[in-house]
Amino acid sequence: MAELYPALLNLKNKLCLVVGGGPVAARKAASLVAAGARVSLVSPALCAVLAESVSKNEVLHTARKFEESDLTGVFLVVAATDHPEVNRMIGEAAEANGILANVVDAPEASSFIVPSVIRRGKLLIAIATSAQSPALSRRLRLHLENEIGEEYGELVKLVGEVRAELKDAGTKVSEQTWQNALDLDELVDLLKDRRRDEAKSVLIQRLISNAGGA
Ligand SMILES: C[C@@]1(CC(=O)O)c2cc3[nH]c(cc4nc(cc5[nH]c(cc(n2)[C@H]1CCC(=O)O)[C@@](C)(CC(=O)O)[C@@H]5CCC(=O)O)C(CC(=O)O)=C4CCC(=O)O)c(CCC(=O)O)c3CC(=O)O
Ligand SMILES: NC(=O)C1=CN([C@@H]2O[C@H](COP(=O)(O)OP(=O)(O)OC[C@H]3O[C@@H](n4cnc5c(N)ncnc54)[C@H](O)[C@@H]3O)[C@@H](O)[C@H]2O)C=CC1
Repeated sequence: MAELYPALLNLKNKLCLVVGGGPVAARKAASLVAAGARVSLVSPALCAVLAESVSKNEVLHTARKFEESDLTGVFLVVAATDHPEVNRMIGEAAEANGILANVVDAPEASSFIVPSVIRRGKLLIAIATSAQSPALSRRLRLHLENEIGEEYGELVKLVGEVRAELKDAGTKVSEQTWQNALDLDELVDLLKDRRRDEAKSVLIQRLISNAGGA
């Protein structure tokens, strides 16, 4: 099988459909809501978590079985019923209509799969096993969560700020200078100690003194 192509989708205000009302549908619906999508969900029954999302108007619920017309106007669909043949049929109908589809029990019938995710502010780390072992993706996420603390979110903010300031000042920084200046251990330790100003000046100093050079 060819490699999967990693991409981060901008789902703001996009219509996304979840089919099914169990815990798996609930997990996928929650991440779609968090991404700013308009989420509709079709299922005869709802688990408690989904019932709450519906009562909060985060998810628009239609209480019946899936019908093909539910795909009209949809950007992305998650097929998460407990009927493999229904899920597969949704995947095929989506494919025929150019709609992105995640079929939760059939990676080979999906146009995308969902990774385990670690977020620290604007930093996003996605972990996947190309569908070999979701349990391993989860385990690796838990392992990496211990290594990557909240200060990494601060780090992204700080470096983004410095990058924008240098850009505004018209200062060009080479790829190699960036790599040499980004001493993760040092910057992360400073941020952990809440010495943000120091971290910022250390970084700027390195970028400017090496600007243009190695
Ligand atoms: C292909 C994929 C499609 C997709 O859903 O996008 C898929 C498919 C399937 N999952 C199954 C089972 C489980 N899934 C989980 C958990 C997660 N599954 C997620 C993603 C993916 N699951 C995609 C591949 C990602 C990759 O490449 O690794 C995560 C990462 C993200 C998320 O869902 O949000 C989330 C962890 C989030 C976190 O905590 O970090 C657990 C573990 C648990 O819940 O503890 C189990 C039980 C243990 C096990 O089986 O490993 C089954 C068998 C169903 C059955 O037996 O009936 C299938 C079907 C099949 O494999 O054929
Ligand atoms: N990708 C993943 O991460 C995982 C996938 N799975 C797979 O996901 C499937 C769903 O898991 P759960 O949420 O635990 O199942 P569940 O059995 O709790 O929920 C299934 C839901 O689908 C609804 N449903 C059934 N037929 C329908 C139809 N024709 N149209 C609309 N909705 C319909 C039911 O009313 C129910 O709400 C499992 O069968 C399993 O194979 C399981 C674990 C993880």
